[in-house]
Order: sequence, then structure tokens, then C-alpha cells
Amino acid sequence: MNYTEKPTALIMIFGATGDLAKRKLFPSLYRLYKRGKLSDRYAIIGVARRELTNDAFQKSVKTSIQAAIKDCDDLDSFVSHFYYHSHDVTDSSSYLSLKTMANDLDQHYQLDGNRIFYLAMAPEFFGTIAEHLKSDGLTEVSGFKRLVIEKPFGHDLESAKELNNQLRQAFSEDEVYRIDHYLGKEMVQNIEVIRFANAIFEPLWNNRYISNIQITSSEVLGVEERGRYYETSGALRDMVQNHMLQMVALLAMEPPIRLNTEEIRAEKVKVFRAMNMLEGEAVKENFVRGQYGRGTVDGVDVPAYREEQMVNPESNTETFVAGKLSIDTFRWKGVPFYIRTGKKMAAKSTKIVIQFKDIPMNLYYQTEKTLNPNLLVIHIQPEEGITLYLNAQKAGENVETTPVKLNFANSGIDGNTPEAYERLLYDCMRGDATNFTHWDEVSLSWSFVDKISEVWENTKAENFPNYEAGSMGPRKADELLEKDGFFWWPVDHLKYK
Ligand SMILES: NC(=O)C1=CN([C@@H]2O[C@H](COP(=O)(O)OP(=O)(O)OC[C@H]3O[C@@H](n4cnc5c(N)ncnc54)[C@H](OP(=O)(O)O)[C@@H]3O)[C@@H](O)[C@H]2O)C=CC1
Ligand SMILES: O=C1O[C@H](COP(=O)(O)O)[C@@H](O)[C@H](O)[C@H]1O
Repeated sequence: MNYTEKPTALIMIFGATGDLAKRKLFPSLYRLYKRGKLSDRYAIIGVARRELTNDAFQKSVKTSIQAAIKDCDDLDSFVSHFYYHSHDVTDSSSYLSLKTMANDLDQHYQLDGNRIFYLAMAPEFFGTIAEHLKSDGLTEVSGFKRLVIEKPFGHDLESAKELNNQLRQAFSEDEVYRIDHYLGKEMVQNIEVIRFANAIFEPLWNNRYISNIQITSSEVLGVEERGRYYETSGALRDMVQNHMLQMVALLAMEPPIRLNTEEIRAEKVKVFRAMNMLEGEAVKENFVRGQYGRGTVDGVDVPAYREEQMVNPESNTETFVAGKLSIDTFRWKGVPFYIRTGKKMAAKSTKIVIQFKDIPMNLYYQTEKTLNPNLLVIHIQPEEGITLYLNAQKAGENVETTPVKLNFANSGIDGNTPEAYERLLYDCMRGDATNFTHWDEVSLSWSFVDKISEVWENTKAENFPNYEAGSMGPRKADELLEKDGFFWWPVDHLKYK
């Protein structure tokens, strides 16, 4: 593994005129450059069908960086390393000229034959591109070659296997970097540190002391222009199969024996293997699906999902999922992991709430009043930090308790934490695959999700739409916890009632 601080590489971005490249990849590369994390020996080739000169491409890269970052300087020098290759990826004849361009840039910038192929394109092209990269000799390099692949990685286990087999014809498993951008988020990466670097948490991190764990990732946005993709995906495939289950794995895994890619992944894989697979009736008991109807978001009336562009007016696609997961290990047996995610909800928020069990005897209230449970809240976004909710004595009162909060706000570098894509690009350039998903994780998470989609696809959701846009989802999602004696801690302010 190459852990050089300032890595050198040629990065080919397939889909370089697309939304992801403009909004995330170019600004992230620029931030790396500004933070001094790129060596001068780098070159970027943008690939897409439309005809563009290098100049026009460089201008569009500059514009997208300026749109994403205030006060950027040094842009001309940064974008002077960008080149463009107009090319339909399904057209076999264009790969040879791409290879010539890559070899020339390799020599010109002395890139040591290191290549990163970033597939920021619709997934149906992933396999074709990988095959051509090999058959047309673009992967014959003297340095490293790495393939970065965007989501979705397949539509179900079968299609994911097929895609994986295609990729593996050209790249070995350790050369494939499957992006899950949640793994690049500062506070998602912090889960391991909070757990494994604090003596006060790890001894409590089990079914003796934790009563339940709640992970919420709610969005205010709807499907926007992505109706076509979303209709075949839904919230289960779009968010649960990847981001939500990855967060579960990080919360539930055993401490790795070493902090390296292999050991961390091995522990995460064990969590996926221990997840109780739900089938048939168990899916109905433990998972709730929802679809938004009309409603009000930030004071504005918004249409129902079925009225969105490129959405079937009778769509059965879920825009919300809540579920209860069980992890059958010594550590976790009996502790429900509740997850919920959805579009057009009341708040944009990703939070993890770890609720601790009540103490065995309440010395402070002899009445119907109960002590508030201790909570550890990990704020993933928009705010980043942790809060620990404790009970303390109310000032001036005689053994009257009051909830207190210990807050840590993560303020990052210069108050500006690196973007998820910035970290992930840098990790990939350094050859650190820890925060990318291994095939074993992908296949196990698809096996879990496929069982749920099987049930949902075979039974029409009679009650859709079943939540109002601007709410926190359908009533049934609350009932899921109520029947276990819990409730969702409110994500907007997470205050005690
Ligand atoms: N946008 C986002 O926020 C996110 C996107 N993703 C994933 O990233 C990938 C890209 O998404 P996004 O950027 O939104 O998609 P866009 O539709 O915005 O961009 C697609 C890109 O592919 C190019 N393209 C399309 N067909 C061909 C072809 N036959 N040959 C060569 N180039 C082609 C297009 O350029 P041209 O028309 O000039 O050929 C364009 O540059 C997808 O897998 C998506 O799921 C994942 C997470 C978030
Ligand atoms: O992968 C995806 O994630 C986004 C949510 O990401 P976030 O970083 O804003 O929380 C989601 O909107 C999109 O549908 C999904 O494909």
C-alpha cells in the first residue's frame, strides 16, 4: 500500500460533464490541491460524449468550483492540469485515442504510471467501461491502477454479482473502490474513534447497558430530477442497502485487532453475517414503508411523490423506510437497532441516538416521575458533534434532578471539515480502501435487502401515500417503536420532553 502524503496519479473521470463531477468531484480535488495534498504531478482527463475543447472544459471546471467554494484563488494553475476527451463509452474505437492521451500525460507530468479510473456515470455503463479499459490496454501501467465506482452497485444481489464479475475481469478486488459517501463523512468516521478511544463507552457498548439504537437520516428534498432512477430504486435500495447498513455495521462491530483495512472490514462483515434475515411476515412486522403525499415544506406547498416528474402516478415506490434490525451476537442480542430514512421529511438530519438502559433503582423520584435515560447522540449532519445526556442535581433544589447536556461540536480545519468526497478521493489516491465497501459487505447487504424488496414488490402498498410531505413519516413508523416501549427521539432538537 502506498501511503505517500502527496500522491501522484492520472485521474480519468468518466461522466465529467455530469452533476456529480461538477458538484462534488472538481471542488473536492481543488480543496485537496489547496490543502497541499496533491503533488504537482497530477493530471485529470474528463470523459463524456459532448464535444468540448480542453479550454472549454477547464472553464466549466472553474465555474463549478466557483459555484461550490467562496473565494477560490489559484484556479488557473489548478485547472491547467485538466484535459478533455470526447468519447461515447459504448464506442470501442475511442478507447485507443484515450490511451494515447493518457500515456502522453503520464510522461509529461511524470505520473509513475499511476491511474485512477473514476466512473461517475450511469451504472449500466460500469461493466462496459471496465472491460474496455482492459481490452484496450489502458490498465497496462507500471504504477497502480484503481477503479472508483459510484453507487448503485447493482439493483439486487444477482445484478450486483454480475457487475462484480465484469469488473473483476479487469481489476482485482483490492483495486476496486466502491464509494459509499457516508463513509467519508467526518462523524461517521468518528464512530470508531468514539467507541474505541474512550474507556467510558466501550465497556457499556452492549446489551447489558444499551436499550436501543436509533439511526435517522431524513431529507427535506424530494426526488428532484431523479424520478426515473428513483422509481426503480426506492428508499430501501437508495439509502438502506448502503448508507444505513454501513452505519449499523460501524456501531455494532467488534473492536478490530488493528486499524487497517482488512481487519476493520472483517469486523464489519461479521455484523452483516449476524444480522437476522427477515422473511415473509417478519418483514411486515419489522419494516415499514412510506410514500409522501402533498404537504408543506418550509412553508411552501409541495406535490405528492406520484406527481413528481418521471414518476408513475400510481407508483408503489417507497420514499420512506423504517425498520428494526436484530444482530444476533453475544454483544447485541436483544438490542433493537431502529433505522429510518425518507425524502420530503420535516428536517434534513442524520443522527444516531444510543439510548442506555435505566439504572436498576430510581432513588430520586418516589412518584410516577421517571429519570431521563442517558443518551449518546452522534450528530452526523448538518451539525457535526456528539452530545451526552446525563442527569444532574438542579441548582439550589433539594435532590431534584435535571437533564444536562455535554456537547462537543466538531469544528474541523479552520471551521471547515473536509467534504466526504475529498476524503475519499484522497484515500483512494493513497491506496487506503478502509472507507470503501468490500464486495463481501455489498453482497451481504443485498441479501438482507432483497428479502424485504421481494415482499414489498409482491404486495401493493394499499395505503400510499401514507405520510404528508414535511412530516417525520407514517404513523406506523412510530408504532414500530411504541410496541417495544420506545419512541423516536426527535431529531430536530433532541430535547427531553
Ligand atoms: N449526482 C449526485 O449527487 C450523485 C450521483 N451518484 C452517482 O454518480 C453517477 C453519475 O451521476 P450524475 O453525475 O448525477 O449523472 P449525470 O446524468 O448528471 O451525468 C452523466 C454523465 O455521463 C456522461 N455520459 C452519458 N452517457 C455517456 C456515454 N454513452 N458515453 C460517455 N459519457 C456519457 C454525460 O455526459 P454527456 O451527456 O456529455 O455524454 C455526463 O457527463 C451515477 O452512478 C449516480 O448514481 C451517486 C451519488 C450522488
Ligand atoms: O446516496 C444518496 O444520498 C443522498 C443523501 O446524501 P446526504 O449526504 O445529503 O445525506 C440522497 O439524497 C440520494 O437519494 C442518495 O442516492
